[in-house]
Amino acid sequence: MEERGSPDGDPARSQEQGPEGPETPIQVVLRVRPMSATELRRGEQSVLRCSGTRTLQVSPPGGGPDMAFRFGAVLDGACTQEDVFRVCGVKRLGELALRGFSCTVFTFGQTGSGKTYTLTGPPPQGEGVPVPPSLAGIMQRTFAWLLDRVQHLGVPVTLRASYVEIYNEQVRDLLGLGTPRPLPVRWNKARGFYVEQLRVVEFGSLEALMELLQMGLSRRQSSSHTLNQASSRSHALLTLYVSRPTPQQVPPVDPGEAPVGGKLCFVDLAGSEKVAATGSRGQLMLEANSINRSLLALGHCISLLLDPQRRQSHIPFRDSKLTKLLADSLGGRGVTLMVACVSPSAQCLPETLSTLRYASRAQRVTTRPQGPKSPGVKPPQQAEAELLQLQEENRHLRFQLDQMQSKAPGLHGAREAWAQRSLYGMLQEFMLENERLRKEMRQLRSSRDLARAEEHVLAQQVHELERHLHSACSLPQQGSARVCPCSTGPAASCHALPPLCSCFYICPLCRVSLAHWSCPRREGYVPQQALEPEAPGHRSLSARPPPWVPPPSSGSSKPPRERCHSDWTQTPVLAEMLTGEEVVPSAPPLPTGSSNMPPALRGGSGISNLTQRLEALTHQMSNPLNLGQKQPQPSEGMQSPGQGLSLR
Ligand SMILES: Nc1ncnc2c1ncn2[C@@H]1O[C@H](COP(=O)(O)OP(=O)(O)OP(=O)(O)O)[C@@H](O)[C@H]1O
Repeated sequence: MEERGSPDGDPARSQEQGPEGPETPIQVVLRVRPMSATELRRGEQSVLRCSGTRTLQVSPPGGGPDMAFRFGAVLDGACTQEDVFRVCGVKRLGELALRGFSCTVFTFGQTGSGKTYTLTGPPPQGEGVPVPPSLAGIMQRTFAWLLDRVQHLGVPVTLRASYVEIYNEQVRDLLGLGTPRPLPVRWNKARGFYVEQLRVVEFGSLEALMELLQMGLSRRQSSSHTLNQASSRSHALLTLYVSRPTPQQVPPVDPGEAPVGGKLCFVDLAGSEKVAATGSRGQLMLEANSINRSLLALGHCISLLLDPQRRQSHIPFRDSKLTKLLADSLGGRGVTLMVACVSPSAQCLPETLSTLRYASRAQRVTTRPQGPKSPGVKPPQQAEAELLQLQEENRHLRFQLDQMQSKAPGLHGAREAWAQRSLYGMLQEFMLENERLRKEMRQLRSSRDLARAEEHVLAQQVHELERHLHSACSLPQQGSARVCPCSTGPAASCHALPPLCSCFYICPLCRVSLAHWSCPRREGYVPQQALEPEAPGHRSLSARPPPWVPPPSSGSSKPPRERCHSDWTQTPVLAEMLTGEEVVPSAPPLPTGSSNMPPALRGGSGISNLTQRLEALTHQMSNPLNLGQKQPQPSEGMQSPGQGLSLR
C-alpha cells in the first residue's frame, strides 16, 4: 500500500522561505475497525464499505440513499497495524519533529471504535501476557523508528517525554511522582498554552520510553461499559520532545522553560458516547458528560477555524482544557494528522455519521507549520500578525466583559465607562488598586502592632498594680485587728479571714473588699453596705458598681452574683483580653457586658478596659484614704497608658 496521508505541502521546505510556512491542511485518515465478536453475535449488519483507497461508502439500513466521504486515506477492517502506521505517514511527522517542527497525531471517534487500539494496540490479555509485536500501535512503532533514526543521525539528540491525561476537565500528570494532582494550564506568548509543573522525563533508549508509556497507560482512567470493556475515560497526550543542539541554540537553563526543538504529540481522545447507549450511570455518566462537552468545544473550534473570516478573529480555545492543549495543532503552527475511527455496525451509524462529518470538517482546517526560530529575530509580518491577533483577543475579551456587565443590574452607568477602556487601562487600574491596598495593609499592620505593644505594657502595669495591692492586703497583722489608716480607730473587721479594713482595699470592678477574695467562706460574705451607714440616695463606693458594669435589669429581683477572685484568674477571657497570647494570672476578666453596651465597655476592646482598670487601681493606690470621695468616671480623667502612672 502506498504511503499517503502525509502533508501535501512539505512544511520543511518552507524553512528556506521563512519561519512560517504555507497553509497546510490537517491530514485525516479514516480507519474502519472489523466487526467485534459481540456485534457479530448479535447479527448486526455492516453499513460501511471502502471504495478505493480514499472513499468510504455508507449504506444506511432500510434503503436510504448511499453517502460517500472522501479522506486522505481510508483503511478497512482488514488493514493491519503496520499498514496503518505506514499509510498515516507518521515517519514523515517524525522527520519533521527532528527538524524542529511541532507535530500531532490524534485519534477520535465514538467509544469502542478502536482509537486506543490504533495508537497503542490492544490491552494485554492478562497479567504478564505480552501483546504480540504485530499488534503494536502507531506509538510503539514510531518510538522504535525514532530511536533507530536518532542512533543513525550521527549528531547528539536529546529526547524527552511527558504524558498527561485530561480527566473530568482536570489535567493530571501520568508520569508525575507522588500523588497525582490537577495541574494548571497556562499561556504565554512564547509557548502558547502549556501545562505547568509537568514532569518531562529524559530517556535514552526504547526500553526506557516503553516503560514510560506503560506507566502512563496503567495510570490512565478507564472503566467498563456496554460498548467497551476497557473504555478510556480521559483524553491522553504523550509528547516527545526532540532537541538537536545547533550553533545558534542554547540549551534551556530553566527546567520550566519550553524545550527548544521539535515535538511529536500523540493524542488519544476519549470517545464520544450516547449515555443511553452505553448505560452509563453515576461516575460514568459524569465522565461521559465531561468528555462530550470537551469534544463539543473541539468541534466548535474546528468549525470556526473553517471560516476564513472567523479564523482571523477569536477562536475559543480557552473553552476547555482539551482545546487549549490542541490549539497549536489545530489552528497554529503545527503539522497535524487525525485518525478517525469508526465501527462498521448499523447500530453505531448515527455516531459514525457524526464522526465522519467531524472528520470531513477537520480536513478542511489548515495550519501554518513553523520551523525552529532563530533566537531574537522576528520578521515584521509575524510581529504584525501577532499584534492583530492580540488586538482581536482584546476586542473579544472586552465584548465578553461588556456582556457580563450588562447582565449585572445596577451597573449600567459604569458599563459604558468600562467599554471605553482598553484592557491595558484596566490592568493599570488593578495594579494601582493593588498598590493602594498593599499600602493600606502595611499601615493597618503597623497600627495593630502598636496597639498590641500598648496592650502588653498596660497588662504588665495592671499586673504590677494588683500584685502591690494584693501584697498590701496580706500585710502581717498586729493583734486581732488592723488599724484602718483612714481613721483613728480600728476598722470594723470583715468576717473574712484574715480580717482587713474594708475601706482600704476595694475591688476596682465589683467593689468587693479585697479581703473577701481570699476568704475561704466567701459565700457567707456580708456585703459592704451592711457595714457602712449609707446616706439616702447615696451608695457607698463598695456597693456602687464600677462604671463599666451594665445596670441590673429592672425586672430582675435577683442580685447580681458577686465576683470572686477565682472568677478573675480562671476565666480564659482574661488571657484573650490582655494580650491575646500571654496569660497574666492575676488580672481580672473583662466585664461581660450586654451586646448593646458601648464596645469600649464590652470585651472587644482590650486597651480601653485595661486603661479603665489601670485608672481605678492607680486611683486606689494613690488615694487609699479618699474612698468616700467621688470616683473618676470612665469619661473623666482617662489617661493614656503611660501617663500619670506611679506604682509607688
Ligand atoms: N482494528 C481492530 N482490530 C481488532 N480489534 C479492534 C480493532 N479496533 C478496536 N478493536 C477492539 O475493539 C475494542 C475497543 O477498542 P478501543 O478500546 O481501542 O476503543 P476506543 O475507541 O479507544 O474506546 P474508548 O473511547 O471507549 O476508549 C477493543 O477490544 C479493541 O481491542
